[in-house]
Amino acid sequence: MSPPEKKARTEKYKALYDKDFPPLKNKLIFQVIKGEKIHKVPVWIMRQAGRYLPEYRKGRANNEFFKVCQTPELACEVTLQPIDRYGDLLDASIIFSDIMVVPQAMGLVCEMVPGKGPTFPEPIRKPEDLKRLTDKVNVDDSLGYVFDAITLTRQKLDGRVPLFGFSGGPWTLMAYMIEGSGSKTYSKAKAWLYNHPKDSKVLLQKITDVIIPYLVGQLIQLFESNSGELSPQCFTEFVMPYIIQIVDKVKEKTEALGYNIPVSIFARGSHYAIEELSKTKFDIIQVDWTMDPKKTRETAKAKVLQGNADPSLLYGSKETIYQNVEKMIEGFGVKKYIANLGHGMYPDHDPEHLKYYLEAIRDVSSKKLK
Ligand SMILES: O=C(O)CCc1c2[nH]c(c1CC(=O)O)Cc1[nH]c(c(CC(=O)O)c1CCC(=O)O)Cc1[nH]c(c(CC(=O)O)c1CCC(=O)O)Cc1[nH]c(c(CC(=O)O)c1CCC(=O)O)C2
Repeated sequence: MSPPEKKARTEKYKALYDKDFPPLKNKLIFQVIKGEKIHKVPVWIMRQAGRYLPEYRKGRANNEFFKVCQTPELACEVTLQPIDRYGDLLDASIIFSDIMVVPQAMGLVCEMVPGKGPTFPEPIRKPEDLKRLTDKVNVDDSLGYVFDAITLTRQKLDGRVPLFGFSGGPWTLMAYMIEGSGSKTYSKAKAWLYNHPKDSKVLLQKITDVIIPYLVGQLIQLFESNSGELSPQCFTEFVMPYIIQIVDKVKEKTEALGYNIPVSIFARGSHYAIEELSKTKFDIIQVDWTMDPKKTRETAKAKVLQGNADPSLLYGSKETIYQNVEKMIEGFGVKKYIANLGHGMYPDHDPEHLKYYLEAIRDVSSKKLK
């Protein structure tokens, strides 16, 4: 975006920033975190906006993926699609964006290649390549379009549900920046942890320093999607110190402004870390579908847990979905629990089957809460 375009954007959204946000009508997630009485378990879904929705595919046909992310009107329109479609079956929205916007802000080119996903034509390969990263990222300048999209979406939501902001975690972003795309083994990125531990920490800190001022929203989720690739020792050394910095600083910053923003962590695949994570300031722990709800609840008794059905459950019939939701809610319990899937929606999911899942959560949990 050229400087005149940036200035025009800022002018265009100034009035929106100055206007009060509509009061929230659905506070279920906040009530769960405070331990207040609820009438049903709240639910939202990772990747609830996206390719499985025909309305998204129609709009996306004319617009490149990152153009949608970078154009607040388009990002807002797509974010609202599942909220408009499923109405009060959903209890939160999540801003339409991607974790790759942070590496882009740090000066790396990342393109969405059809059939391949996010791709970095010139990834970081050697420690000397760290010099190619922007020295001090001005987050307002480089990621202001996400802030504009969040502001516009909060106005357009009109308080129907709260809005999640999100970021990839430092290790997950480092892994993509080194691999240049998704990978089966993440061996190039993991080789860095063993061969260049000091440089790895320099990179992880640089990413952390961008994430902290970037994370805004009424709720926040940090995705350490690649953490399950790591040994428990590497998780303790290369993930924990950075995600703790993020949650502590985001809390400190927002509390100073008079807000209490719940922060959720998704350390996908890191079963061994649940107990350690339950001792941090994260308010919510997202759980993937390979973890048993009852055992996870026993490990993290006091924490709000979120999750966790296998996304493939949505290929099942209405009855199968209902029966699995019954078991999931039995395991987690109806208190300190936010329903979600164990990972995001798949492009070939039938939107009608997501509706069965959301209805089952409403029906099963509201009966138990009566
Ligand atoms: O619903 C919303 O409003 C936000 C949806 C969202 C998108 N990306 C992410 C989110 C947040 C969420 O999950 O709710 C976050 C995200 N992007 C990537 C990852 C890492 C990963 O998948 O390993 C994450 C964290 C969450 C997670 O673990 O899933 C990286 C990524 N981004 C895209 C792809 C390709 C793909 O086909 O999905 C990948 C994976 C790369 C790899 O490892 O191979 C592109 C992408 N991001 C979003 C969409 C929309 C959608 O899901 O349909 C897409 C597809 C782009 C398209 O239209 O072609 C949105």
